[in-house]
Amino acid sequence: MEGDKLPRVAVAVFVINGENKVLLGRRRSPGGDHSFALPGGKLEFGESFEECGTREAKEETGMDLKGFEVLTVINDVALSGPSPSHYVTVLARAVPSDPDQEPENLEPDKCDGWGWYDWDRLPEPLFRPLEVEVRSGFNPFVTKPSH
Ligand SMILES: CC(C)CCOP(=O)(O)OP(=O)(O)O
Ligand SMILES: [Mg+2]
Ligand SMILES: [Mg+2]
Ligand SMILES: [Mg+2]
Repeated sequence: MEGDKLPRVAVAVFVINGENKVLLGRRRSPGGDHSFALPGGKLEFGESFEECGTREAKEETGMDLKGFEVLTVINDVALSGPSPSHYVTVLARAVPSDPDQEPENLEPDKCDGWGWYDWDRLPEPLFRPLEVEVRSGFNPFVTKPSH
C-alpha cells in the first residue's frame, strides 16, 4: 500500500434552495479540474462535521448556512493518476440562512465560479465522487438525514 499515507476526511455540502436547485462550482484545483463539485473541503483537527461544512462553504462561496444535516458518507479512493487520493467524505445538506444571498467566488484560483443548478438538469462533467453518487440514484432533496 502507499507507505504510511492515511486517508483524509472531507465534508461536502449540498446547499439547496426550494426550487430543486443545488449550488455547484467548477473546480480548477488538482484532483478534479473543470468538473462541477459541491462546496466543501478537508476536515480540520477538532472540527465537527457541521463546523467544517459551514466553514468551507463560507470560505469558498461566502454563503451562511443553516439546517445542516449529515446525509451519507462515501469512501472516495482514487489511486490511479498523478496524485493518488483517498478521502472519507461526509455528504451533508443545508440551506442558505438568507434565501436571497447569492454565492461569490472567493477562491478564483480553485474554482471558476458558483451557480445554482436544477437537480434534474445537472451540468457536466460532475466531479467524480459526485458523479458516482448521482449515478447511484442519490438525491439530496429526498434523502433522510442519517441521524
Ligand atoms: C477532494 C475532496 C473530496 C476533498 C478535498 O476537498 P477540497 O480540495 O475542496 O479541499 P479544501 O476546500 O479544504 O481545499
Ligand atoms: Mg475549501
Ligand atoms: Mg479546507
Ligand atoms: Mg473545497
